[in-house]
This record gives sequence, C-alpha cells and structure tokens, in this order.
Amino acid sequence: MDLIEVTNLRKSYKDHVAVEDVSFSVEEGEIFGILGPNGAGKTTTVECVSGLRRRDGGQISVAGVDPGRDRDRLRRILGAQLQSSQLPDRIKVWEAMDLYASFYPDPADWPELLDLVGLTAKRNAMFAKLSGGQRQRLSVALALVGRPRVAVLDELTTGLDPQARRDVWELVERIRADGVTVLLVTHFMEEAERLCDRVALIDGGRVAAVDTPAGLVAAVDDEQEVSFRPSSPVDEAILLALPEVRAVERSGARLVVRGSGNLAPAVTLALAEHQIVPTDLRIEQANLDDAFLAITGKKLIP
Ligand SMILES: Nc1ncnc2c1ncn2[C@@H]1O[C@H](COP(=O)(O)OP(=O)(O)OP(=O)(O)O)[C@@H](O)[C@H]1O
Repeated sequence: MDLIEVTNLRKSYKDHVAVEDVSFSVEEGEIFGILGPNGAGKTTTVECVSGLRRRDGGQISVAGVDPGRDRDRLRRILGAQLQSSQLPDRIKVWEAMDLYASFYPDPADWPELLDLVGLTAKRNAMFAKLSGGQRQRLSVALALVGRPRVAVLDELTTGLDPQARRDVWELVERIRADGVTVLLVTHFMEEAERLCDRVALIDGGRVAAVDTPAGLVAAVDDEQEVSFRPSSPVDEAILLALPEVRAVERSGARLVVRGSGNLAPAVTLALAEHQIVPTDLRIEQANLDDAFLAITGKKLIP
C-alpha cells in the first residue's frame, strides 16, 4: 500500500523554480531515498510533504491526509527531522524530549526512545555539549516522539565522521524494524545504497529515475571488473569460456577480468576447479554515482 503519494509537485521561491515536477510514491514499511546534488530540490520536496511549506501545484497525500490542508492530522502521522532543526544551547537532552512529548496526546515513552538512539547516558547533558552524531541522534528521537507512521529524515549524516555515520544508519534500520516508514533525503550515494529500498534520483527540480539502488545501477551499466593475483599460472581460455567473461588482460602479476552478470562467483568457481586461489581479489562495479551521471549527465557531488 502506498503511504505517501506525491504527484506533479511544484514549488517556486519568488521567480526561482525549486521543484518543477516531482512525483513518487512510498509504500508502507519502506526506506525511500531522495538522492540528488545540492540545490536539486530535495529539501523543498520533503518540506512540502511535511506540511512545512505550501506547494504551488500538484498533489500530496500522506496516509490520505493533505499536508497543505490538515497539518494537525499530519502531525499525528508524520515526524520530521529536518536540516534546519536547532535547539537552544542550554536545553538538556531530557528537557527537549519532555517538551516535545508534551506536544502530543499519546507520545512515545521518551526514556525508551533515548535508549533506542543510544543517548540515555547523555540525558542530563546540554544540547551545546553534544557531538554532531549525538545531536543527529537526538533530532531523530525528537522526530519519533509522536509515534509517527512516517519519519522524514533530511541530510541526517552530513558532517558526521564515518563511525558516527554508521551508527546513525543502524538507527534508521532499527526505526524501520519498528514499523516506521522512512523518507530519507541524502546526497551520499553510499547512504542511499546501504539504507534505501528504493531511491528517487532528483535533479533540477525533477525526478530523473525511481528504482531500487541495484535496479538503477543495472539499468545503466552491467560492466564489472574482477582483478586478482593467481596462486599459480592461469590458462586464460578457461576464463574466456565463461559466458560472464568478455575480456581477460594481464597487468603485471595481476589478471584483470571484465564482464557482466555474476562475474565474480563465476570466475572464482572456475579458478577453484583448477585448484587456483585468487589472492588480493578486487571487484569493481558501477555504483549509484555512475548511475546518476549516466542518467542526468551530472556528477552527484561535483
Ligand atoms: N527559502 C528559500 N528561498 C529562496 N530560495 C530557496 C529557498 N530554499 C531553497 N531555495 C533554492 O531552491 C533550490 C532548491 O533548494 P533545496 O534546498 O530544496 O535543494 P536541496 O536539493 O535540498 O539542496 P541541499 O542539499 O543543498 O539542501 C535551490 O536553488 C535553493 O537555493
């Protein structure tokens, strides 16, 4: 069932068109990503979905509610963690949770939420004293305090170090495991690949493509490259006989095999049949960055 439906969304700021024509739908239980470069219109789109901006045209439905018409009902369905959300420096973690909980008739048990985001030990800390990752995790907890069916998370991991980023990714997966549908804005292809069931690629205020991360990549280019150092000499003919293999080249002590489909398993299996071990095996295949470039002609991060 589609929980969110966006159809021909349009939004301008004075004479600047930020969102020209955006349509997508999100199924209940999905992590749906909106991926695109800076200025593509991602934030404007989710702010319209979250009822924080008035659209100029098109339709939006979140569980049957129009965010432009009925913000009170929307608040009970959708929780938003948005780029701009800032708290006063001196507010304590527990005070922020308690305050947000007071906005809802039937809030979540906020100490439990603090536990979920790993901030129980920081409950008495002031907002200003939290690290970037802790602030992000707090903002996610605040978005969940109203027990929403949909969580909107915008540029959640921008500015975080790799470990903090992975912690936040795990948190998003836990939220989904609890049954919350997640609409996630990002300009990191790695984040979209790791987390999202489906992704809308947005460029210049328009949707360039919607598919699973694997589907987007496969539609662009199935070319893969496997390279390794063989434990003993390889007769190239045994590799060239595989339907997955297109070419075999030597590069010093390494063999470079190009092809498509299940290339890596096919190559390693054929080598094993000849008692050859591929050491220092490297696999390169197209990713969402390549897909974005092929579809829009632009790089995701210039
Ligand atoms: N409040 C505003 N007033 C005027 N122009 C705006 C406003 N907010 C955004 N814009 C412009 O609208 C376009 C789309 O912005 P938006 O923030 O939606 O993009 P984005 O894809 O989320 O980018 P980013 O990742 O940089 O936030 C940009 O050109 C931006 O400069």
